[in-house]
Amino acid sequence: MTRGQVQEPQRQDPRRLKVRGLACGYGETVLASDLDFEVAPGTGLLLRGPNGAGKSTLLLTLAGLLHPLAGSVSVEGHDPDDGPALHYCGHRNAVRARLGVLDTLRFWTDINGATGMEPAAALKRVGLGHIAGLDAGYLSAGQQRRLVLARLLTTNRPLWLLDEPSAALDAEGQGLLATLLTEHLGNGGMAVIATHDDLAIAGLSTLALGARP
Ligand SMILES: Nc1ncnc2c1ncn2[C@@H]1O[C@H](COP(=O)(O)OP(=O)(O)OP(=O)(O)O)[C@@H](O)[C@H]1O
Repeated sequence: MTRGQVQEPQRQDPRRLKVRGLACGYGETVLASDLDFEVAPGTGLLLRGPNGAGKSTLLLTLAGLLHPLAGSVSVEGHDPDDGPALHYCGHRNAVRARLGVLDTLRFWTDINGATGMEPAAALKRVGLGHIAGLDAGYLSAGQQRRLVLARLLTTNRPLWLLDEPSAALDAEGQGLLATLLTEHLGNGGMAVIATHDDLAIAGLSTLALGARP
C-alpha cells in the first residue's frame, strides 16, 4: 500500500446460522440436545448418524417447521426484505403428478420468488431440459430429485437445508449436486445437509448425531 492510501476495511458478511443450546425431538423424546454451532457464509455442515438418529428432525427444527424443545435457531444478519433466508428440501419431492416438469418449476418459482435462474435454464442445468413438457409424475426417482435441485436455483436464498439430497441420484447427478453446492458456498451461501453419502466438497464440517438406545 502506498502512503496516503486508505485501506478499505474488509467487508465481513455478517450472515450466520446460529444455533444455541438447541434440543430437538418430539414431546418427551429428545433426539439431540445442547447443540451449539454456527454456519458462516461459504461453509456448510454435514449431519451424520445412523437411521433414526434425528438428522431429519434437526433439519425440520432448523427450518422452523418443528418447535425447538429448548434453545434457539436464528439466521443472523439476513435482511427480511430479501425474502426468506432458507430453502428446505425434505425427503419428499413435492411433485404433482399431472403438472408438467417446467410448469412445476414455474409454480415453485412463482411462490418462492423469481430471484435466480430462469426455470427453463435451471431445468437444463440439472439435466431435465429434454423432458420439460412431461408430466412430473412420470419422472424417475432421480429425475424428481434433480427437479428439486432446480428449485434451489430459481430462487436465491442464502441457506440450503437439504435432507438426503443425493438419494436416488446416479453418479453424474451426485457430481452435479457437489458442483451446485460448491458454487452456492463459493457465492457466500450456507448449507446444512443430512446424508449417508460422501460429499467431497471444500468448506464442510461434520456434526455426528448419536444412535437411539
Ligand atoms: N412426528 C413424530 N413423532 C414421534 N417420533 C417421530 C416423529 N417423526 C420422527 N420420529 C422419530 O424420530 C426419530 C428420528 O427420526 P429422523 O427422521 O429425524 O431420523 P434420521 O436421523 O433422519 O434417520 P434416517 O437416516 O433414517 O433418515 C425416529 O425414531 C423417528 O421414528
